Amino acid sequence: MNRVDVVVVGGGLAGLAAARELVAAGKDVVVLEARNRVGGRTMGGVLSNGVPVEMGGQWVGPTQDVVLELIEELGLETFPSYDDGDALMFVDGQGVRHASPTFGLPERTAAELARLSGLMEELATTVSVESPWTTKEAEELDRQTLDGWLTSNTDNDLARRFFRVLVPALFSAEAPELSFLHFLFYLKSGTSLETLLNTTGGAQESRVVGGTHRISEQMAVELGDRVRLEAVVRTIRQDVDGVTVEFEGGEIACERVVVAVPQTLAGRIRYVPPLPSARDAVTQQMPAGSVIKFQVGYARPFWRIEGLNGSVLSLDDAFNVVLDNSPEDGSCGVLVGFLEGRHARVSVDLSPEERRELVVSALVKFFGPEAAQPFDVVEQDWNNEEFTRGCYGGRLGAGVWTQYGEALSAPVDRIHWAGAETSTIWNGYMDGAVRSGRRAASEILTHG
Ligand SMILES: Cc1cc2nc3c(=O)[nH]c(=O)nc-3n(C[C@H](O)[C@H](O)[C@H](O)COP(=O)(O)OP(=O)(O)OC[C@H]3O[C@@H](n4cnc5c(N)ncnc54)[C@H](O)[C@@H]3O)c2cc1C
Repeated sequence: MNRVDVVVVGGGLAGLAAARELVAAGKDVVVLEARNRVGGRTMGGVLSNGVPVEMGGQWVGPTQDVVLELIEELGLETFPSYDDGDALMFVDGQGVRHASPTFGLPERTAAELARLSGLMEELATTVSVESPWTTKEAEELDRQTLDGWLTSNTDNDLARRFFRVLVPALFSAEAPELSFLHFLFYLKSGTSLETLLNTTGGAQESRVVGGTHRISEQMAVELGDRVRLEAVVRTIRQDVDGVTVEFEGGEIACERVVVAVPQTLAGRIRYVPPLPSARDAVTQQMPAGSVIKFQVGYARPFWRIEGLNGSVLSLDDAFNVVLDNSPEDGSCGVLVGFLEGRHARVSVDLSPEERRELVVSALVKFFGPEAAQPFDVVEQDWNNEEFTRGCYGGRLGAGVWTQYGEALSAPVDRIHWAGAETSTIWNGYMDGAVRSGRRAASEILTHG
């Protein structure tokens, strides 16, 4: 049997970042990746005119310093997302153009949203991102769902509806599915609500030339034949002498292992001896959200001529979040949008043609008749992916942080945990994935 220092399970950003650090420190490493490609939740797609589009994670922005530095180090480039002009808000059948943080909502609702966001930000400052369960008032914050908190803290229906659309846009899950503590943790982990939501100055500020999957591909090129594709890990056995990782096609012995897969999938691996019950519970209690992502290609970015930046938020429609995703040179128009949370769950039962009709008719409503003639519509349903099983990432429901949080990234003897969901900074994002891989690598390196 082969023997190496470290086996990394999962060739997404977290696993590859861990492997890269370990190799740089002189360790003998193998990465076992289940798919026939690296990159996991980042994935390249292409429209019928040859323009590359991102089918998974795509934007990077300020304070995501680690992934931004990595992109540069790997010789890749970023370009700004298109953000010139007005955005659109649809509510109760009315479309409103706006260029303000009030989202074009009526003054009273806008003031209420500002009050609620302020309260959330204030509470988020009290959260410990390193150990949310130690936050003052952790029990109280974790006892409530985000939806429960909204219900208790505002009687403004429109403000509640706004957040009930915004939350799936951030988590691909619904407000009742999230612990309020988890929501506050996520705000602080991603700097602030404003940073999470904004294009310019926020998490949607920039894109990677050619697509974000290139970050993983570049790391895999560096790692060479240390990366093995189509190697589905099934069992991890450990004892005092070391670890044996069994995968479809073989087994490898090692000193330590990094498991860098989404939590629910980590729970589908067999561990011998079994994981401590709290660590296993984490794999059961951190489900991913639901999202189907669409890239819709047009001959030209016609909305720009009208002075629109392509951003839409609709409180009325299933396809309710849209942004301009045209190539940097504007040689064609691309709109990216999502079916998220319950809308994604319902839409999986439609045929691809019916989903296309749903998406295109929403775009016609938002942008007018020219939107009826896309030259291509591509979609990616992340829940149907065997080695992802939902996106954008894992979330914690009420009571989970305070009961099981400590087990999320604490090593279990020779097993170390990575993945975007284990990061304290930019949890759930590409930046967080890279940080988590580096953290797992440094845990191993401190053991010598
Ligand atoms: C539609 C969508 C939009 C997003 N938008 C953004 C965005 O704009 N900005 C942003 O920063 N983030 C975004 N994200 C989130 C971001 O893509 C993820 O946080 C990040 O890519 C996760 O990386 P990871 O390495 O932790 O996990 P993954 O990418 O899930 O990697 C895990 C790897 O493990 C492999 N694997 C699973 N099981 C096994 C097994 N048993 N054996 C071997 N290998 C296994 C998988 O195939 C996969 O390659 C988005 C995600 C999606 C899906």
